[in-house]
Amino acid sequence: MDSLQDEVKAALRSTDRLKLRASSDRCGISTTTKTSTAQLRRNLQQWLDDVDGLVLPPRCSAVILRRAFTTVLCSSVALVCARRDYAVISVGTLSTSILYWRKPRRGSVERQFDRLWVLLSFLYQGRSACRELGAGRLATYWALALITLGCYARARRLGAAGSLDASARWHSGIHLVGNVANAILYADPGLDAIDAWSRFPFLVAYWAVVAATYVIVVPEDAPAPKRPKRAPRRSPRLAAAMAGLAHALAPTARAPPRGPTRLVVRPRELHRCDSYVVIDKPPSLSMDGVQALYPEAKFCHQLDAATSGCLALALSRPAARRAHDAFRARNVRKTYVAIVDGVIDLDAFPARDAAPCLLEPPAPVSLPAYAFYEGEQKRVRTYGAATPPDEFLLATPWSVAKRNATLRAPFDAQAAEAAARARELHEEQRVAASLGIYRRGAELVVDVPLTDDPERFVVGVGTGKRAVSVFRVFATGHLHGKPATKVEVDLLTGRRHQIRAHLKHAGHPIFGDATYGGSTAPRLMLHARRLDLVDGVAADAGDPLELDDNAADVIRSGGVYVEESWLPRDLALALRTDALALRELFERSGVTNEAARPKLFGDEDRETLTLTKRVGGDRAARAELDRRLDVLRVALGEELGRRLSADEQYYSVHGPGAYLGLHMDERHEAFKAEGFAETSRRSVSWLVYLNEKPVGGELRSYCRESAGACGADEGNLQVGWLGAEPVFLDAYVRGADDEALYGLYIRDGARRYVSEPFGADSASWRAARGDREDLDADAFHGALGRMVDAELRSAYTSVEDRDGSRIIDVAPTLGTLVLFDSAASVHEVLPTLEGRRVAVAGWFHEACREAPDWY
Ligand SMILES: O=C(O)CCC(=O)C(=O)O
Ligand SMILES: [Fe+2]
Repeated sequence: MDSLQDEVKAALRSTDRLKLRASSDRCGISTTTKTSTAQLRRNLQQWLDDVDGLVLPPRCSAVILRRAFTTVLCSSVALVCARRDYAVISVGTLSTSILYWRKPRRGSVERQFDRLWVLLSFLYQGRSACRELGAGRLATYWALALITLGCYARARRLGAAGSLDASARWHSGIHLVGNVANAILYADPGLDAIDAWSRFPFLVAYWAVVAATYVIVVPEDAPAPKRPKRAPRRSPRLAAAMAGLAHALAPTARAPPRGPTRLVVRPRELHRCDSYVVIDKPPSLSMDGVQALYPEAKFCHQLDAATSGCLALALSRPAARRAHDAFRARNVRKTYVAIVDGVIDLDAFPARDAAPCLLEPPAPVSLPAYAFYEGEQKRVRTYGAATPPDEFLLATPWSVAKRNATLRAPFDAQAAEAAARARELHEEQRVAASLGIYRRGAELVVDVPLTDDPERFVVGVGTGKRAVSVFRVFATGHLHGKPATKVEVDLLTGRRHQIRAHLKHAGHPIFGDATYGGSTAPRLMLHARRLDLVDGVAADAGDPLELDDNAADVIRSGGVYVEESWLPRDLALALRTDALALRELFERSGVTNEAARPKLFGDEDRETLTLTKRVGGDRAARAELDRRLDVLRVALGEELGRRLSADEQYYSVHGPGAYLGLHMDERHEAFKAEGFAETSRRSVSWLVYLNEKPVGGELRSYCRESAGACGADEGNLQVGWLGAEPVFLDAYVRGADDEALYGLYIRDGARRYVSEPFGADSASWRAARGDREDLDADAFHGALGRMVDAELRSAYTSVEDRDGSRIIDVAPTLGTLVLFDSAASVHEVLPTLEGRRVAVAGWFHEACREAPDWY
């Protein structure tokens, strides 16, 4: 079967421009329609030169480094054990390997040098082995040495054939087997150079480090644990050293192939027959990687390295031809799923039939004030009239109310807002129409040509090739705390990057798609779910992309759960009207629950009104809100395993410029001033926003990815992080005289304490906090950090530390619900820019930890 190199060579021999272009595509060389034939040839020749000489591509560096590491250890141990000759050989061999890697051109001086060194050291070792080893050991040594040579020969052959991943695997075999052979030589008890006293530690140390290399450095190809309880046991120094070495080794002459490639992954086969195999390509397996795994197969089509899912390979030339013909004739059906930024609002796009007339905007339709008045009457009738104003409203027809300016003012305002929104929507639709984006039933059609440039594909109306994608909204929710939509995609044409570019064009780039401005995600959230090829070949790769729309999961892991339109519009508006009507009862309010820091009340502070049964106003609307909150509280409590009660609720109004500084909603009782200790504490913070128009005033939260459940553990509150592990403060560690001491711990299956127990009066705690009796947040957390065991201290950060956190901003739009853990989330409210920012918010409480019996 032809390798990719043979295909490139054939393309170079021919004068067919299309062939040259196709080969360039397959080699991952970016081209444009303007790239000349000569340039195509030059690029391909360059590729061939590089690949011909390239034995170890940089993407294989991780695996080889792991193996090469044994060589480094081997030489250090030899040095420690006074075998300087072997130490020199080991170091020399490693640098040879590195040279070989960096200057892989055939016939280069470096290569000759490599060969010479390896040959000489091999002869030296062989000679030593013959002199120093007994018969049995000598035979084993030579057997392993020959296997090492075999690995080398095989790595070379595979490298030359273009199977670079496989070549790298065999190369790592050189290090592995070669070092075992060396171990047999070094560990011979008959060696004079090793004193009797050093022999034993030498052996133990050697095997310990070799074993540790394979245990500590978790193999990259090992299946990742579902939810790692803690970060892999990789010493940070080791990781840093390896990363540094990998960086130093990366070839400088040629950019590494796009996207990381892992060795090993043998993809799931979804379909196999005599003519085709359809695989479920994992994300990050490049086309090169697939080719190495299926050297005889021909690609029927391409997937970007970062895209996962159905990829069809033809097992014979006629089958490949049939598939290509079918693709060209658009007889192939490809369905993708993707998760995109933001919530796709189909109404923001014009219906296809309506599109042409949108060029000249007709007058937008909006509701008159009386419609809102009647809507309000209907609402009161539904919820029941609880107050005199409600009864008055029911008894007063619009024909009377419209004559009273004060009465009709709020309804006029609503009508004006609705008209503004209608105009805005119309404008959005008009813009979308000119961008070639239409709604067709429940589908969004993007019919915009794509022009390619060397870096990325840009849409260009009137230029490029026609490209049509059809998107269906599957689900809306959140991903990493950000609003997200899951879409299903049908491709009517198959241009490169079509889905990614079209979604970006529609204003909803794909999560994880840095090239097209998508939000960060661990992978590109694009998956080729289904493929209906020719000859009845069909495959379904399932759907691995999930929105994280489970509120309990988001709260538990320290995120911010956001649900737009949680509250129906009319109820949200009723609450807004209620809050504004109760304005005289509001009071200035800055950050609460801070024991020592002075509250900074000023003109720019927000105003709040604590809602109790005694507060008048629109009780019916608030009762309806409570009913919905109760349903939420019970469901959340069950999923979180917390017994939640509804204890606090308030309205807040922020005028222009008002903001709320950075704070936590709940802190450990050890930090609270006298009198703050209660029987219950804030557990889940909830907010519902009541702003129809944009007002600024985003809620900004600083979140960390948490490996375990955060916030609290067995009633002990979280006070910090050790990497991704929440750290809890236990205030009831039993001292020798039954006194309650403090202790910091992480949850590692069982509790693992990461500090010595310390008492309020212990010398260590006094030393950590200095002379101060009342500590502010920074001093308290600083002192706590100093109590963490010395070797872990550098990895500790306070729960209130924002470094390394992810920022999540939530716009306070009408009806949006926000939930987060009160003890784990650091947040602030940005200044309101215009109008009034109105919210109703509160906390679900849970009981504080009770003192133990012995206390
Ligand atoms: O109004 C908001 O968005 C947040 C309010 C808040 O953080 C609080 O009251 O603790
Ligand atoms: Fe807060």
